[in-house]
Amino acid sequence: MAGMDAANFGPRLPPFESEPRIMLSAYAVPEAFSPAECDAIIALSHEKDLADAGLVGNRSDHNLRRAELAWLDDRDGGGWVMDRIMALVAEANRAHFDFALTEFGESPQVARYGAEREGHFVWHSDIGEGPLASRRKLTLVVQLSEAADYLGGVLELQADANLRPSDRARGSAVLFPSFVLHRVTPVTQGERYSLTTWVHGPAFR
Ligand SMILES: O=C(O)CCC(=O)C(=O)O
Ligand SMILES: [Fe+2]
Repeated sequence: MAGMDAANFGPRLPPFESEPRIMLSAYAVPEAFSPAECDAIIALSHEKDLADAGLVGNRSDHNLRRAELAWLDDRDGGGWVMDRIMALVAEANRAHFDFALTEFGESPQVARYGAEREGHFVWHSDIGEGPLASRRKLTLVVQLSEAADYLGGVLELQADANLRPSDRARGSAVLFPSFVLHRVTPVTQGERYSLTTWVHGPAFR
């Protein structure tokens, strides 16, 4: 049969390097948002009081996560952010992941990690229990703060044997499969804001 190698069981594939489209590693987008847009997203988050992440979903363990959260669906005038996120996800999925994705089932989330209580998030996967968290497939995180405005607060990913820090540049985005382990190291000076969105879909296969 055309394309089949008689000595093997499957079709003959090109070398791995020539097929960079399908990857389980992270995908970085420099300058996904402008500094003015980052400011606008932070301002949106402060239209109402931020919520304490430790209290969300009755999880009160501040040792796991110490941050304050805002959900953009709960703020007026955030529609343009979702439009931009959808375009970013479409491009990343076309260029890199090729996942079956069906919806944005959860609101984009702005998180603030402040030095006053060493804001952080320990190693975790974003896949959890329940109808939404169990269907998370892609996670997108945007750096909203100027890198010089805080110390610590590094978003680290462990997609393979190596631990990789994400780009700290303001406005840069990183997308990764939601099962990939990641953490935010404690902020020891200043404050860091991030924007996180999840994309949902059917089971991996
Ligand atoms: O703030 C970040 O950089 C990551 C946030 C995160 O991992 C999450 O909300 O699940
Ligand atoms: Fe996460």
